[in-house]
Amino acid sequence: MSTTASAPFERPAEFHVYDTTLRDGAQQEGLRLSVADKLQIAGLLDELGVNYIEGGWPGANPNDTAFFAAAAAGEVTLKNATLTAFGFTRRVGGTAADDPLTAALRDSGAGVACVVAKSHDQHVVRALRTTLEENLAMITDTVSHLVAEGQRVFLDCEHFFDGFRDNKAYALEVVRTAMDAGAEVAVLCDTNGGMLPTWVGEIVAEVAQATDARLGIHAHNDTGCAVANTIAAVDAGAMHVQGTINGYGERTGNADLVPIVANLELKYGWQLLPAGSLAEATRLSHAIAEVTNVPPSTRQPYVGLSSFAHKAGLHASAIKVDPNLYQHIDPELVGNDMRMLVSDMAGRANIQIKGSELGFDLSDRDLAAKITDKVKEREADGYTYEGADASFELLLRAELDQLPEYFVARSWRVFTQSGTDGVTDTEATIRLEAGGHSTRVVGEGNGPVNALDHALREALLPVYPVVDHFELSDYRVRILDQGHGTDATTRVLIQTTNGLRTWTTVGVGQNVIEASWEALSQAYTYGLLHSEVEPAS
Ligand SMILES: CC(=O)SCCNC(=O)CCNC(=O)[C@H](O)C(C)(C)COP(=O)(O)OP(=O)(O)OC[C@H]1O[C@@H](n2cnc3c(N)ncnc32)[C@H](O)[C@@H]1OP(=O)(O)O
Ligand SMILES: CC(=O)C(=O)O
Repeated sequence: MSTTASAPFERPAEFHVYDTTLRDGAQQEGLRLSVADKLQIAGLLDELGVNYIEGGWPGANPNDTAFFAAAAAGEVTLKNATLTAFGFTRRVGGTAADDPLTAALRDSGAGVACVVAKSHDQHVVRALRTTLEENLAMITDTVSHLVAEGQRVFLDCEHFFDGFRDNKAYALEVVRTAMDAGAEVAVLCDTNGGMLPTWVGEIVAEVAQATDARLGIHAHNDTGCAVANTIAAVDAGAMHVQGTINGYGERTGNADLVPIVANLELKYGWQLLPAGSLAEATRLSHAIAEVTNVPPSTRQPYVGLSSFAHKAGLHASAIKVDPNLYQHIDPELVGNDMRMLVSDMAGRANIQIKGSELGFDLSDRDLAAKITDKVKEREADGYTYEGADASFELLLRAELDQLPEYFVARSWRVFTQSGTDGVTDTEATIRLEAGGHSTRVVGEGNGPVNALDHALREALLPVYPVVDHFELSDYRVRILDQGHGTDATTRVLIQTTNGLRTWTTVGVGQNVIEASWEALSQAYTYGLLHSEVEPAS
């Protein structure tokens, strides 16, 4: 673990954490944010404590224009952040004062305008189809107009790194022109995301030497180096970092802002967010993922579900001595948790730690070894416990002779019939004993698992009314021995919720309904166990 401060130099007196989730993040394929989504995310970003929130591009589309109007009308209150509006330099041959998109920036109500300008000579000539001089005039005119109108301005230098390699003098001229016109920061953009950290470091250092500009960095992740490139730029003198939550963005995304900030706070020892905010990062990153409706990657640095999950037996045995032996930071610093996984890669230590998390004393080496062997044996048969904690607890309790018997299923049968009207009906019949009574219940459903679920619920309700709150929230089937066709072994994972707790159980069988029944009956058993219901005798 290396949470100690080891910055190569002091934190710059002024440092900006600039979030562009609502603008560049929204350029991600498949991501669509309504005005209400944007307002909600802006509130969450402000809670994280970033300094600037780029809200979008006013005037470019009705949604972004409406977002700035709503923000100006007080529909979101920012305590920490300054709202920033994004736009480009005035059109070729026009004037900033008469340019409708410059007007939209100016009238957006945002305290800061972030203006994107071409800084690669080839883009000026080929994409903008104008002269290098006119591009500089567009920068001067736009920046000075907005500054004169009372707005602070940052300049995003588009394609800066590629431009610097192609025509260094011109790229530097763009930076100087922006500064002379009154821009506060020249943000060097790796627009195509093709840079590597050493290249970024060298170029940022050269720009810092050649100009007196305050520099920022905006990196895309096409080489998988966006966060590293950002840190390299900071090491070379950048005092402004741009990124998005969860790395959303065009193509492969932008630099993920949380690891950038966490690295600078926890590795360099720089305070960037308000005290205590970093410990909210996991919650806020997941809350934003809820709004974007993009499932968060479990392997995201710092905030992922798996960021501090330990599967290998060797890791667990050392973690038993000290968790920090296999963790680079204390997960609590970013609001995350250590998790112990149980699988065929487990050793005794995984089982002991997991058991103790569940409240069981497995310090007896032989007992822990016996349960470890059982887990490995079951995993070899196709079960998986790392994603089915509830089934692991039931296995553990069975081995410890601590599994209450809530019901005994004597038999079940499923019958599916397709009618001439094209409607398929499914009926499940279950015979079971619970609370000293034998019952036979028929359930109907739109498929075999649904019918079995209805039948089991009906059979248990008179004895255990609490099952009325159980609801199947997810059902996943996986073929284990691919190539076997329809006689392959299948694994079924069922997720159940009672509104307060969610649990996952696993079943395995050559018959998918048999596997489903196993997972389903375990789901009810686990739910009853944790509803603190006594088994009816
Ligand atoms: C690197 C980045 O991610 S920057 C952010 C990119 N984001 C977006 O493009 C999303 C929002 N964009 C839009 O809604 C539209 O593109 C608009 C409203 C900005 C412009 O739309 P249109 O007027 O229809 O133009 P279109 O998108 O086809 O082309 C862009 C025009 O801007 C010009 N342009 C490009 N960059 C700049 C710049 N920095 N300054 C001024 N003009 C520019 C182009 O040369 C082109 O000019 P043309 O109309 O004479 O051909
Ligand atoms: C400005 C911007 O988004 C880019 O250059 O990538």
